[in-house]
Amino acid sequence: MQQVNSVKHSDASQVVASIQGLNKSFSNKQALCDVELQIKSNQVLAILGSNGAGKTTLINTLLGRLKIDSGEISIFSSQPGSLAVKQQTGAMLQVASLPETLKIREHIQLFQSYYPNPMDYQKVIAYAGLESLQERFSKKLSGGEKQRLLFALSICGNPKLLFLDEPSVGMDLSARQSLWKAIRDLKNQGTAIVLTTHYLEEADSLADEIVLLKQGAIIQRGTNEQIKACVSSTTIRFTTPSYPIDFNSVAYLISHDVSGKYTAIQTNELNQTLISLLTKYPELEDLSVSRAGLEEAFLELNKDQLAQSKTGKSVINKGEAA
Ligand SMILES: Nc1ncnc2c1ncn2[C@@H]1O[C@H](COP(=O)(O)OP(=O)(O)OP(=O)(O)O)[C@@H](O)[C@H]1O
Repeated sequence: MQQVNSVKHSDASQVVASIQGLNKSFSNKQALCDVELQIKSNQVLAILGSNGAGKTTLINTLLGRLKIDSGEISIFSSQPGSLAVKQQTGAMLQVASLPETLKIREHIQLFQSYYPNPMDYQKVIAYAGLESLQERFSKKLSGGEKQRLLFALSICGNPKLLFLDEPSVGMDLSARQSLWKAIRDLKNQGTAIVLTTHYLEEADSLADEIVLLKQGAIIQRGTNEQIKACVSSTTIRFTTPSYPIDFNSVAYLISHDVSGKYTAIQTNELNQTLISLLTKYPELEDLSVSRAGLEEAFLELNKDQLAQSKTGKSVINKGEAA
């Protein structure tokens, strides 16, 4: 099993939600399998996984929208779905319908009225980048603009816990960057944020902790750097002079790929490979070295889990990250 060190949380962070032994099935399909998790203030927790991994199901159980089969969920020391939790929680979900006869301003004011301590109207508008669209009816919004409105509605209540289920889908680059800035700001003010996304650069940029779900089970957790470090390979790229490289003579080579004069080799012993390569071929040009990114780690960890599950060995890391 690949182990990841404990995630170090800032002193200011506190546990706002605790999930233990959570199981949820639909008919014969186990959507969540023994999930153990803590959600903390001043943190962005990114939940990653392929389609059908269980991300939305997990969020729906935490919102009290789905009944769980077994396990325990405590949010602000209360049950999911209770009034005390709802008043402190915001959610931007994948499936959401809005009354089309309301303007953006009216939607926001209506949502503000649901909460005892709503966020200032201008602040909501600014966070969501809706300054120029306040008098627009929601039926006239583009896909990306609708996403911005849904984000605005999710923060109307000044949430201490905010669920964002694939929030940047359909947003252009500028809207996405504004959303990221808003998420960072809210986190710095103490909000606990749970984010699901298929954009790994989004998780890489925002998350303090990443949890990787596969077939409803947590297969890995840690900081971005810890997750990336699970994949030990490094890629060395270079261009070659006219003579061919004898790859058998390169130490600790995992694989190589040659395309014309461009060569990429993978190693898990960077120094040894570089020494053996440059000793024999000192004339190599355009040499560059790159570590595995979150995308490579995501693919590798998903593959690992599949391979090991075929041998009957579990790679599920139940150790708490905090
Ligand atoms: N209401 C439901 N009835 C039956 N099966 C369901 C239901 N909701 C989810 N599932 C199944 O549970 C599994 C987890 O689904 P879930 O929507 O949580 O995945 P996800 O990780 O959010 O996927 P995606 O990235 O595609 O949004 C899937 O196999 C899905 O088909």
